[in-house]
Amino acid sequence: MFDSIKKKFADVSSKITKKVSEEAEEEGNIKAIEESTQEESIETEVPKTENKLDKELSSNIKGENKLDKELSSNIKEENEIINDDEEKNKDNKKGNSKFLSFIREKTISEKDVNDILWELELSLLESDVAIDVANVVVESVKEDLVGKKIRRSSDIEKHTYESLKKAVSKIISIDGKSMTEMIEEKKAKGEPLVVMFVGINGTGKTTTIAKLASYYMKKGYTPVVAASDTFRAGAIEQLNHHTDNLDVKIIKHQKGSDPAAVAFDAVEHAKAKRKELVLIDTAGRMQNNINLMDEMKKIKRVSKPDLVIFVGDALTGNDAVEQATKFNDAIDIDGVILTKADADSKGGASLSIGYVIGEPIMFLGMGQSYDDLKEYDSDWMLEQIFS
Ligand SMILES: Nc1nc2c(ncn2[C@@H]2O[C@H](COP(=O)(O)OP(=O)(O)OP(=O)(O)O)[C@@H](O)[C@H]2O)c(=O)[nH]1
Repeated sequence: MFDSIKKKFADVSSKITKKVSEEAEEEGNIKAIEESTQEESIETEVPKTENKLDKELSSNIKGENKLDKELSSNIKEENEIINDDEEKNKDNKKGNSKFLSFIREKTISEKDVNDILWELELSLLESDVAIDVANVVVESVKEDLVGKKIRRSSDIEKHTYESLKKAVSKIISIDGKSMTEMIEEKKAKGEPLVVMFVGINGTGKTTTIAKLASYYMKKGYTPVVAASDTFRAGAIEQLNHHTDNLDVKIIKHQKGSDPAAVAFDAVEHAKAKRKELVLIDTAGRMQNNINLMDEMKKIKRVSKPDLVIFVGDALTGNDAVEQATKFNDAIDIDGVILTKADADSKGGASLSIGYVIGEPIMFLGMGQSYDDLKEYDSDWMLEQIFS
């Protein structure tokens, strides 16, 4: 997950570091000449701790990838310069201040970062990051970096990485209650939490419902499943296969019957038997099929779900974001579950979907077995991208 975005962020940090270092060298030389003509002796200290950090960074980076190697060699060179600086530091007392001054003076300018951030924006789009999201990332990093005063290359890399992390964190941290909290709140009122799942065919809705039933049974709750996909041949049997495996109650009618009636019966069953969770499967439908969208509105009206969750396939990237937007316009989504995140090396949909529709990702599907479900955690996502 996020392999390609992770690589791009590392790439940007290294390119900005290189570019700003080069500019710093030029600008610094000029500054140093000015200073040395004004002042005969300038006291400058190279903090030893920073030198040590640079060395640590250099050794961490070593051997990762080609770009990282480039960065590593930049940093190595810089260390050599800094060691050299310690010698020059002694010289300063004799009046030679040329090198150290410019390192202190570099302010990152738009010119330093514009081209590189433009490249970043394009490569984020290639990784299926939504255009608005790519824009926000780039603008936020630019705002953070431009005007920042830096002293050495390792600082540039650190600042760039922190800016990227801050921008991504802003995008993926959409507030929302966890489903578990909601179950508890409803339980306190003696009612089940009713959750309706929507999305197009084949995204993994049925499997996700089975995973959620298993997840909450392990937490001690009793779910009931509504087979409200009465439209697709084999859908009821498919869901029934999972509920048999998990020993979960399923409410089902004949194929072709009213899906809203099935959902209603499941809610009534849960209330009567004091079950804590109702999971309503619905027929997969294209977001532009008006009749089927209307049918879905009817299921919502009749079963009055506490949560409507859009299930999208992470592998479809921008399509998943587009579908979520359409479903949200039609019936107001409260949250998202992205399936097949385990197989998604781009990560664009996971990064974008919550921000675009303004609702949180609640779970990620991480494989085909019942246990392959991960409750969404933005810190965990950040770690996947920036570790
Ligand atoms: N790798 C991986 N595969 C998944 C995941 N979730 C579901 N799948 C697979 O995706 C396929 C489709 O899943 P279903 O649950 O049948 O899809 P559906 O959305 O119910 O399909 P419809 O009933 O046509 O709407 C199955 O082969 C699942 O095993 C996941 O998180 N990771």
